[in-house]
Amino acid sequence: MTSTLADDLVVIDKLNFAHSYGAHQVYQGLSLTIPRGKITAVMGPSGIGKTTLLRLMGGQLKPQQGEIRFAGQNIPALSRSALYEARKRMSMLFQSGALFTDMSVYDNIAFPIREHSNLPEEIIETIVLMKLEAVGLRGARHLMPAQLSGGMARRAALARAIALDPELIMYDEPFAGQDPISMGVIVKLIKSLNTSLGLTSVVVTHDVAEVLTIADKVIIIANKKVVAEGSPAELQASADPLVHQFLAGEADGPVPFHYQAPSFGEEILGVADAGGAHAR
Ligand SMILES: Nc1ncnc2c1ncn2[C@@H]1O[C@H](COP(=O)(O)OP(=O)(O)OP(=O)(O)O)[C@@H](O)[C@H]1O
Repeated sequence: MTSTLADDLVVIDKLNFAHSYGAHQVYQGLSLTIPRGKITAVMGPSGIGKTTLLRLMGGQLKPQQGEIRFAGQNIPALSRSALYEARKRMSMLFQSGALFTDMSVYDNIAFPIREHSNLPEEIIETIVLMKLEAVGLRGARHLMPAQLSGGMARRAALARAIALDPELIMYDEPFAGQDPISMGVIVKLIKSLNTSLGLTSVVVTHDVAEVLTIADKVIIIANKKVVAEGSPAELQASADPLVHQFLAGEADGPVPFHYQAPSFGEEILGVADAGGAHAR
């Protein structure tokens, strides 16, 4: 089914991006859509530009060409004040998105609400407790970040990320460094928050098996653009060897394990044609 504008919260069209003039081109003609109210997983080899994509969507980076429409507004073309307003409707949870170490869990969640509103403290308290309840940490509100386990810290950061009721939440490697139980908890939380808060979620991850259990849509990026997209079932049924390599987590395939090099025999023995093909 082709999606219409109304179904999609984010529409990226023919995007070209390099970090600076003359630098390596990260994207060339990237087009994709993020369906509203759903969970979209973005996968691809390391260094392909997944974090960069989230920064482009958040307006922290500007493409050289192309559009990034968020709820109909072209993010790269917005004025500073319009971008500030648009950003309040999005939230990003980066792996490094640490909590403020000198504030309690409660104050960490209250911080963005105090920054962006004039709400009285009683209302802020209700909101903070609701957000902490949603991630199962209401009882941990008086703790300092140093007293939390890694998994609890990730959940507290998640509570802070939803403090302002965003429409879009972008997760960068949310499962990285988590033990299997915490990972399972975070997978469930992403799903339950998406449903209960009516969020649109984008999850950048290498943890294929985990994300496939909750993703409505999967986008695979390689070679500077989208190379495959569809539901987990559609991609699992795909005959494309590249899709298969990603989903099966195979080290070698259309994306080679070895960086391009002369054959091993040639290099070790100094023999010009010792090993046949290059690049493997
Ligand atoms: N600030 C920057 N300036 C210049 N180049 C950068 C900058 N940030 C990232 N890059 C480069 O842009 C490319 C994309 O990086 P990015 O971090 O978005 O990839 P990624 O797909 O998220 O990687 P990983 O899966 O390993 O986290 C890489 O080649 C990286 O070296």
